Amino acid sequence: MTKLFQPLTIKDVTMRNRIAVSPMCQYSSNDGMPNDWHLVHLGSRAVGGAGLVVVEATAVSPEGRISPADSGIYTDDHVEPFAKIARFLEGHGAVAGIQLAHAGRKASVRKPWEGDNSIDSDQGGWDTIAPSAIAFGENIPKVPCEMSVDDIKRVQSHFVDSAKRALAAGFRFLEIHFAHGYLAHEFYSPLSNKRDDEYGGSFENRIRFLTETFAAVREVWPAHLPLAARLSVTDWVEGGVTIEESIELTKRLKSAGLDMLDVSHGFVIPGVDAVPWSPGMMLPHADQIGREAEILTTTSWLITKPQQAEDAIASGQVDMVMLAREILRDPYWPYHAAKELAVPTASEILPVQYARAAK
Ligand SMILES: CCCCN1C=C(C(N)=O)CCC1
Repeated sequence: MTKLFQPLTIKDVTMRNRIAVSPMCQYSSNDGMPNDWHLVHLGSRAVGGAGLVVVEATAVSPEGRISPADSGIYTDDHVEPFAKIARFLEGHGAVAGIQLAHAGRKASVRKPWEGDNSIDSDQGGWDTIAPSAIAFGENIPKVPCEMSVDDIKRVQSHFVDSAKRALAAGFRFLEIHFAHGYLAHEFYSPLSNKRDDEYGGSFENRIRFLTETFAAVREVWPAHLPLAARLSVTDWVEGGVTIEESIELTKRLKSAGLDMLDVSHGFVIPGVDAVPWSPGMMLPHADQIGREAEILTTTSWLITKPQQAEDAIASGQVDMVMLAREILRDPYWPYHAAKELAVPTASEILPVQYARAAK
């Protein structure tokens, strides 16, 4: 029996299959607001058969956006526009998810296709914040302001308020962005966190922002709905976060109510040559963390082929795959995968309006 098309139930939420659309920045919002682009971009992938569609990194405050065009849910006015999207996704058989984020020292940059570099304050940019006043470097030379404990508490309250808005908008899967060199990862990694207070130095201190933020969001996100976290489980370099630390952190988060770990990697400093780019490169990490922390896992990273995805699920390496660029290329990947894997109900994946198109 094909495992990729078996439903997955997390708490009270059942996804029709093990295929998720990874949260992927679109840099197409105005003041954080979703629009027709997001409805079509995300809606078409629900129509294409994904079990879970996760809205891109959505900032918990304006200064938490990567670019001025990033998605955001930092006012109550954002709720209804997102509710329209969540309704469409849910109405077409996908679970609606959203990722909450703060970009930290990697904020205030141009869209990738406009340079991906820091925007000065007199060009529409803003002052950035981070655990330490250390710039990311290369195309992001802007030196962030070191956060005070009051700043930390304020940003954590923004995550809580944004989680409440995501709930109000009808999302049923919530992911907190702890990866890719953004704010939480900047606290976690010794490469970016040089603090000497209770938020820096030891492992206990470096994970404090993450565990406090997670606990505060868990408190307002209903216990019957899945709460996930995307974590860079390794920085790939000496002196960065390690898989061993990440297993311990995952155990702590699980004790605090984490339902699924979205395993990712890197991006806290530029110029890391040691990344072992290869198909399914994070599956072994996900397998190890899932088994040692006894937690559901998912991952992205060069998962492109149906049999590859099927093997990842069937072998127990992950419980769900998060497709990224591959499902940008093909919104109907789930349908095409079902055909390739000879799933008997493949033709039912397409919506009724397309029934005559099913082969
Ligand atoms: C290819 C993903 C790794 C780097 N990036 C991560 C992003 C993210 N939102 O996590 C957006 C920019 C690219």
